[in-house]
Amino acid sequence: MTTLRQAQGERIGVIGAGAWGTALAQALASDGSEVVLWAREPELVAEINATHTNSLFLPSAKLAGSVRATGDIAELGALPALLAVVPAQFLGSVLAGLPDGTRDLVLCAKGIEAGSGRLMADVARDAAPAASLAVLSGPTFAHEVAAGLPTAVTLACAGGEAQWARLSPLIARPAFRPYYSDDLIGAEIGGAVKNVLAIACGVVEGLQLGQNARAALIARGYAEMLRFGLARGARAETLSGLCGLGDLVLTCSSTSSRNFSLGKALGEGQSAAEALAGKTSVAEGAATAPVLAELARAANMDMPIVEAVARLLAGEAPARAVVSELLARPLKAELERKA
Ligand SMILES: NC(=O)c1ccc[n+]([C@@H]2O[C@H](COP(=O)([O-])OP(=O)(O)OC[C@H]3O[C@@H](n4cnc5c(N)ncnc54)[C@H](O)[C@@H]3O)[C@@H](O)[C@H]2O)c1
Ligand SMILES: O=P(O)(O)OC[C@H](O)CO
Repeated sequence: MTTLRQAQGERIGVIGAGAWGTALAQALASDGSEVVLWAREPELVAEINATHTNSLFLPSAKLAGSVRATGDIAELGALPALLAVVPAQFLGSVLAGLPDGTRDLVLCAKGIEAGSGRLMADVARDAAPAASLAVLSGPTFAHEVAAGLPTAVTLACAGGEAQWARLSPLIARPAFRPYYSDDLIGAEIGGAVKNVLAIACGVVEGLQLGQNARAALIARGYAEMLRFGLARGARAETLSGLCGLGDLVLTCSSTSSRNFSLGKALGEGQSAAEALAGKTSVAEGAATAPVLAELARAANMDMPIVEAVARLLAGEAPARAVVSELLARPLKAELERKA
């Protein structure tokens, strides 16, 4: 039955039925394409197939009938292209359940693996060695994408233009517009670092420090993203694009961002444990901040905003004290000094 359906039209699968996986499945299905969506939660598989809703992770969305959910990840093994949309900390364990194969694997999580410090492409290279990797990232609130509102993303293809030629027709839709890149590292670092900076901007909101402070944080946060990215081999133009600055501006401006909302709660005096208690949704910056701060320290790199977020999340100091420490740092030149 499954084989027959796939032979008839299913060419793309989505791994992970959180808010983003569900929204991407809906965007892909918006032209009638058949999409297979793997959900970890059996009750969600049943709900999506019966009522075309996802009350757990994206209650606002009504899904097309051509989105079919499955709880068996092996079913996706025969598809030529898969989008991996589980949170960063689970990517390795989830991909381990996928039969290995020569397919396009598009990485959509925004984070760095705790413990190993690996970017998602490094995790995927180990877990799915035969796959051709790509990274999809950009300013993309899931509920807007699911509602069909216009959205643009970076689609960075390790396989260059040949892979883009395979993937772009599968992914592009009238309201969902990918832009080509071959800079996977830049696309990954933009998304991972902006989540940490969004927490910082939320703190500014929670402490009611004003719009000037928020704009300063975005600009100085971007300088940290650039510093880290360039040291890792990312291109500056990638980081100034959709997946870097574009996403940073989005997530630093709205309580629709879970990372921004987490920071706001911290600024209002909650601990990280209190702010995250009982949440089924993920704020990736909470897991990425400590490992990013550690990577920066190990490289002797100055990332004071990231460091401040990591300290705050660890409960090392209250929000107002962390901000005071940031402001008390020695004055310095705005531009990086060339070596
Ligand atoms: N939501 C958005 O607007 C959005 C947009 C762009 C990118 N992203 C990124 O997409 C990724 C997924 O986020 P989301 O918003 O879809 O998640 P979500 O917060 O909506 O849902 C949490 C997800 O985690 C999964 N999960 C929980 N425990 C797990 C485990 N032990 N093993 C495997 N999976 C587990 C759940 O099944 C669910 O799919 C994140 O990296 C996020 O940064 C999200
Ligand atoms: O809700 P957030 O903070 O995970 O942000 C969602 C997306 O990454 C925005 O592009």
